[in-house]
Amino acid sequence: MGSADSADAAAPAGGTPEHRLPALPALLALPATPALPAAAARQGSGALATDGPLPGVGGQRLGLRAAVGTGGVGLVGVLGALNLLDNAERAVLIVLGPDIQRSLGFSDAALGGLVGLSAVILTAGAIPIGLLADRRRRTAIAAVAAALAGVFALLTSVVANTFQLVLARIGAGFGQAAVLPVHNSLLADGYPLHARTAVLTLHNLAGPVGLVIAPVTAGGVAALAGGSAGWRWAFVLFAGVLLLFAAIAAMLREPPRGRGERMEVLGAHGDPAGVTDPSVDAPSSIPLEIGAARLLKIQTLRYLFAAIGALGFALVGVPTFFNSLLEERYHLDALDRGLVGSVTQVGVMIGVVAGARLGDARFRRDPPSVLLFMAVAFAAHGVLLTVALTMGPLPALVGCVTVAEIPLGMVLVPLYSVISIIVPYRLRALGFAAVGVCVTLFGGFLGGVLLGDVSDQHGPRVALLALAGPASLAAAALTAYAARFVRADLAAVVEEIAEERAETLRVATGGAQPILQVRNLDVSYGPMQVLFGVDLDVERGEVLALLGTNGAGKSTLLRTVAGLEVPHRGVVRHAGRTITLDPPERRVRDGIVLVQGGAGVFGTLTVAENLLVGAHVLGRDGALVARRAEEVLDLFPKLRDLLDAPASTLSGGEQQMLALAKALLTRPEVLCVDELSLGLAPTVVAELIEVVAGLRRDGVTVVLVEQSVNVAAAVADRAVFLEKGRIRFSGRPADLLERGDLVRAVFLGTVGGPHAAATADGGPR
Ligand SMILES: Nc1ncnc2c1ncn2[C@@H]1O[C@H](COP(=O)(O)OP(=O)(O)OP(=O)(O)O)[C@@H](O)[C@H]1O
Repeated sequence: MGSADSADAAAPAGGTPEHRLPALPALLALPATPALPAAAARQGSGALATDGPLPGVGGQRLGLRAAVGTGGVGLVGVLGALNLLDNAERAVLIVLGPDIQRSLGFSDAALGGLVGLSAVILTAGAIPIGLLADRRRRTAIAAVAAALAGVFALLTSVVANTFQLVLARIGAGFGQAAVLPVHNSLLADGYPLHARTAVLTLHNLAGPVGLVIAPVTAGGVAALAGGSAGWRWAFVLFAGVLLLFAAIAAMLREPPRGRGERMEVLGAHGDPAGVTDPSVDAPSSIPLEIGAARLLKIQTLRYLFAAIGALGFALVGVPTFFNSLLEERYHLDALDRGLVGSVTQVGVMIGVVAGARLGDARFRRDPPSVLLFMAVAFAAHGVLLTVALTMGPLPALVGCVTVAEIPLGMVLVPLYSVISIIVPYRLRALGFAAVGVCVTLFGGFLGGVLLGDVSDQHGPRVALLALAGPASLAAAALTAYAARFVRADLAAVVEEIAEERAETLRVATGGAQPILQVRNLDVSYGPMQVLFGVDLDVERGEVLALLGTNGAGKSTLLRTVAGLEVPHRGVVRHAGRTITLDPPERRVRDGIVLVQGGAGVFGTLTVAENLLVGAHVLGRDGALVARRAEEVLDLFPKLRDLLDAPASTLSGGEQQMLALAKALLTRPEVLCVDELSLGLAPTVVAELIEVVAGLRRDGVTVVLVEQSVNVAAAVADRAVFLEKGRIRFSGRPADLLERGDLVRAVFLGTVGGPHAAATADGGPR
């Protein structure tokens, strides 16, 4: 929490102490679960400790009936049915593959390609669907996706040739791609945390159940219908049931996002003061690259994704080469291979049930231990599968592979539970979609290519032996490594929710709403952390100067406010709205504009062209652009004579003016300037100070990084001093001048260096 050390944490001049995060007292005042005061106490004592009450830790396991009762049978029932049907429908292709091949006349290789295509579409579709699901009503997306899967299953039943079949399968794949991101995210929000394992178990069981019942159902229907077109009726059957459940899914109620976590952290209802947090269900517009960057900054997830990617070699490659082995060595046809697949799914089902119980107990007791449990299961899967592959007789081979699937199944529910808790709830669907991408794209694709080659040269058994053990062991090692981060990542979840609620309550009880709020901000470049728990409020109309030692993180702070860096912890708010993961262009539209030090103009473009580029956010209204251009040229009259000159020919001061002019064209609400006066002549600096004073009179909020304490004193209402990524001082610039210990640090050894201008204008040495 507070990054300023207590001696230095002066109340901001423009912002009174009550504008600061009311961390401990406010949190303690919340009517909360017994867990919360302890968490709050730890927060108050500094960084949130990681051995405290964490979401999903402690408490009692709920029986299945009680767990389902907490959120109703409807959600898990309908989503489970859809998952079952999707899996079964996909399996029909394998089970009735020979009939379909005969009917449409295509080869074994084409059938294999079709099955592989489904896996790719399932993954590729999950990302856009996940992004959509983090923004829009997920129950509607689940319903539409199921309807799509149903319609394409129906179309599959009437295809006349292979090309039409491929198109139908692509459509069905997209429909089925919603399961991973949308279903899991809905289930996570639809039930309290202590019921999550149970509902995830039910949902995860539905998949293998679908695979097990597919051969019997599809085979039975095809046999009943008879003739060469019998297989078509199997698709008709699944299409009908899918469409029925799609209609039911459309009637499901959308659960509020993050409800489970908020209930756990904030109290029984997650809404202790009857205050609704407007940001919780506000539509988010987090773009893929920012969402992905945020997810990858969560250490536990980063290693888990790597583990899943490694496992993907086994998960995607093994069934493919196992099928080749069954065909080449044991001469099984497609139907028999489908049946073997169903038998091995029984192992997965046993594993899912056992793993859910064992994993849940471990997570409640000690979260890292669940990752170690998963690591052991991954390793066991690799070893058992390797042993199984050495078996000669078919029954021994199938039996041992089935046993090897048990530990794999054991991982599923604990893995999804951990991901559902650690991924920020606003990104949950994308987080689940990423699981599929890691499995299929990295492991699946690369593994397929590499091992196809091994298989061609040495046969499928050697390929499988080369693949299964190492892939699983790598996954085990990475998962075990992830265990060391899980406590801190869970603590960050608690902290984020508690802060969100404290802020909502603060505003609801009359607290002022600063134009800009930065809370608990941590930013890293790769492994190097640059900002540490920075808290900063900027009041509307305030001019704030950020000072500090070289490399203290001033530019990084401004870049994070402008959306150019993604923090790994903490919040940025603009006028009360959380914008932490908003893209930079949206922030510009909303009035937050950054002038970057030394990078504010395009050197090859003329001054006029630079202004036009700056005006692009104003749209195509030529009259408006002309009016605004006149305004900024009135502010910087020198630029009028230079309109046709390339920006690179301008002096440093003129370039800085052009950069400011570009930014001011948009009439920003918050203007951030990195290095306002660095390297500029005193007369130019004086002009810039005048401009900033004018902006203050117009009510523009200005945050500037400044090297000169004197310039800061001349323009700023408040100075904030950063050192090594922490705020060491916040107060009147004049008071900072009194702080020789801090101010000396800035200028030590820089005389005549890059900060010569600061000293030239009389700044302290
Ligand atoms: N893109 C980047 N990749 C890696 N490290 C970076 C990057 N940008 C900045 N850093 C490092 O982060 C630290 C903080 O840099 P930042 O530019 O935010 O500091 P600053 O306070 O603005 O410093 P200065 O006054 O020297 O500009 C520095 O150690 C810097 O080397």
